[in-house]
Amino acid sequence: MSVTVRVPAKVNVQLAVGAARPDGYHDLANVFLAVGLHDEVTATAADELRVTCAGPDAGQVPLDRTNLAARAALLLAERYGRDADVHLHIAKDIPVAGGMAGGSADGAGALLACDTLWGTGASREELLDICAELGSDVPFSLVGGAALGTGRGERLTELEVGGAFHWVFAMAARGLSTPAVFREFDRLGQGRRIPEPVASRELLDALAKGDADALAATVSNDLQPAALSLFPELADTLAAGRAAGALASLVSGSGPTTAFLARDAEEAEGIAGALRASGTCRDVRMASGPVPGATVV
Ligand SMILES: C[C@](O)(CO)[C@H](O)COP(=O)(O)OP(=O)(O)OC[C@H]1O[C@@H](n2ccc(N)nc2=O)[C@H](O)[C@@H]1O
Ligand SMILES: Nc1ncnc2c1ncn2[C@@H]1O[C@H](COP(=O)(O)OP(=O)(O)OP(=O)(O)O)[C@@H](O)[C@H]1O
Repeated sequence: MSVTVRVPAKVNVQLAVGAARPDGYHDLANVFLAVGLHDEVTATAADELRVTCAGPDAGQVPLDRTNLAARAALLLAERYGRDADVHLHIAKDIPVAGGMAGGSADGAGALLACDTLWGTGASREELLDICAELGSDVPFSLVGGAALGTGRGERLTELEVGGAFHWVFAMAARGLSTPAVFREFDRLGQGRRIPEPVASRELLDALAKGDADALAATVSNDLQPAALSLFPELADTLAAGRAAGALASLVSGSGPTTAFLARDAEEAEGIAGALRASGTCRDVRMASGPVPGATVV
């Protein structure tokens, strides 16, 4: 028997980052939006834990027990006193090390797939606890839609969204390490007072109204200067998207994927074409959001 779970990528429409905490993490006001780029995780009963992966970026995905999907299966099995005897296959469409929570999606997907396959019957709260143990972005991958993440991003408040937002994503030629981007944020902020991260009221209103122009006026990412410092060529991609008429251009999370907000699907097509022609990125994809979180298919 097999269970397949589909899990979306995310874009951070606001990422406010506080000062480094004693544990090395940063407090965030992290407004997540789930968008229609998906990985699928299939769990099948097997003699022992095994991970396989297919897709254009599959070569960059670890297949050992450091894979977030394997870690999710191991944590769930440990809680329920059973073996993690499962084959996890990841059909990968979310860019790897792209700032779109690809690994987190696979962690949440594997957790829900194993829970269903094994008939564990874990509560939503238990699953969210395991997600938070796996990584700061993983709870959102389970929940999807739109949410405000506080703490290190794992404490979620779901948000109302009044309509679909249309995005274009430009994938970069190489990845960026999330810890390296946070370290660069710390380095750039040395000697400066870093304010407490707070969600923008205007931004939450724009989401609630489904108003793309208002959202474009309020999107922000405190990690963008750090991502640009480590990957200066991203400035060319951002400029190409702006020149093509994007309402807003920003780095997605810790990058290096860049995100461009369009007024509608037709304008998104135009921006995608211009970005492809600009030669400033490896690949271009369109996706709208919000979309549901991890779902058994
Ligand atoms: C940049 C974002 O993607 C925005 O959504 C997330 O904050 C990162 O989430 P993630 O990849 O799930 O990150 P984790 O696996 O929890 O942490 C990886 C590393 O990122 C840094 N990190 C992460 C989250 C956070 N609030 N503060 C941090 O400083 C830490 O160095 C940590 O060791
Ligand atoms: N299932 C997985 N898929 C991809 N990478 C994984 C997975 N499990 C572990 N990793 C490791 O995690 C690293 C970061 O990959 P990931 O695709 O999650 O980055 P990201 O999308 O930038 O994350 P985030 O947006 O949550 O910060 C990879 O370089 C890889 O070594």
